[in-house]
Amino acid sequence: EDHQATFQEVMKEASPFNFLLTKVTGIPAEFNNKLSVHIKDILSVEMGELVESAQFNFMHDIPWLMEQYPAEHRSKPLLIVHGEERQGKVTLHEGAQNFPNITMCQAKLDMIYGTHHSKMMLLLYTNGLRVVIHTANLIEQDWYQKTQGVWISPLFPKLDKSQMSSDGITGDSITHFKKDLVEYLTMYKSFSLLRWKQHILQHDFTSAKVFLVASVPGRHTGESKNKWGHMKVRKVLGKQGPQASFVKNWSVAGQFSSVGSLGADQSKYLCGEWLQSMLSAKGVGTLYAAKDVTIKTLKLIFPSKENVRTSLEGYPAGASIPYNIQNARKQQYFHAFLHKWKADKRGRSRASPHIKTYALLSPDSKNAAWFMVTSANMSKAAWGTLEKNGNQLMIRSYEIGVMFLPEYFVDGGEQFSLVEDQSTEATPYFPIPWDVPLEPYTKADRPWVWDIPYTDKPDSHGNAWIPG
Ligand SMILES: O=C(O)c1ccc(Nc2c(-c3ccccc3O)nc3ccccn23)cc1C(=O)O
Repeated sequence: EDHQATFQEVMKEASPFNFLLTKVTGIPAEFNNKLSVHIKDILSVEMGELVESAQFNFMHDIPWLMEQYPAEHRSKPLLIVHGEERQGKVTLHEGAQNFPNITMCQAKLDMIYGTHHSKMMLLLYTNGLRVVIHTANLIEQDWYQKTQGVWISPLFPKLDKSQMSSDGITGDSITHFKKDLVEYLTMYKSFSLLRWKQHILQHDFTSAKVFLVASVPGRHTGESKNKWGHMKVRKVLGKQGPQASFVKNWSVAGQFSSVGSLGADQSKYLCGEWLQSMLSAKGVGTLYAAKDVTIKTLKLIFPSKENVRTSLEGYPAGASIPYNIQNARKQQYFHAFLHKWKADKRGRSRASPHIKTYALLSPDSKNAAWFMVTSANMSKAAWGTLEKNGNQLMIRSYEIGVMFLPEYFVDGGEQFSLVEDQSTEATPYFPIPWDVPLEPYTKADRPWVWDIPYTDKPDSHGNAWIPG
């Protein structure tokens, strides 16, 4: 349909998962009318009358961001939560100096090479509070021609005083989303976030059906070891995930836009640690021995050089896919698991992916036992790495995402259907961004690497790629 769907229509259609993609300039209108939003839609007065907001991100173009708020909201208090230091911090503050309503919060980055990667909006309205967890930087190019993911919470109404309790958390959901979000904010140890912690405590989060999966920098031990990163995933799946017997031969799909150094061979981190968490389930033994993992068990989706070259942006899309040749050379085994970016169903095969998503897929790829959208790429810095004989989880960056488990959306639900016309009441359709079945790299395909030149074939704008 070519009519411009109103935001209310989009949100109605998005229920109950509220998982949308950002609008893409240059694709047929129908693909921007279906489960798609622009930042101006998220910040629009249709969402509620804003009192104040907070914008957590890695990159903020403040003048551009202010333009995305409706005029009547541009004077409302805005907290910018960032990880900039030194010159980056100076530049950021310069962008904010003309806006008296802006307060800055610098997230402490105690672990070297860490980033403040979390992308989240906290929106306080006169009639409630909304949380938006997404994957796009607050810069124009991230909302122009890329595939980005957005989870928009239901409107959480204010608790009335009688429901408030002095200790503990009232108004939480069975997924403990509120408690986990409060704990995440507490880890910043920031006065300006104390205010937002209070706002959250005063609202009713019982309608939150997703699990929070977040990372905070540090060396986490004891109970805290399972609160963050891939160990949070291991805990949630082990206690509330699918039955192990049900997902015996299912595969983990990982889709991301950057890759860190994963180690000399797959059995150490990728399959020995990270995958073991993603394959966790209720009951015993879905864990595969790391050495037995094949492309059947682990399917990774990462843009190929051709994906970037033929994308709407051309090679410049690769400036947001910082996989360096030094790491690529060291982990050729990783490339055996790779699949192309393909999203014909959503009209986004040429909209370079900046979204990060993970799922557990049935052998025929027609169903998923869980789905996750997050800021976390495929890196130790983001997901954490076990140390001290597995007693400590070391994480370098702040990350945040949400996980969808079927039984929290449908009583007794065991799986989502990924094929719209094969969905049922018991197996609801989940709008994943990429096409299934996944398409493996051909022998000729290479993963996109951002710091080597490509002069053999011009991109969609007729240009070569010659990095700095
Ligand atoms: O989401 C993503 O895929 C993503 C991945 C990596 C990333 N880091 C990053 C950093 C950097 C700076 C400091 C310390 C570590 C770093 O990695 N420098 C650049 C420069 C260009 C693009 C990305 N850069 C940022 C994002 C993001 O868009 O948030």
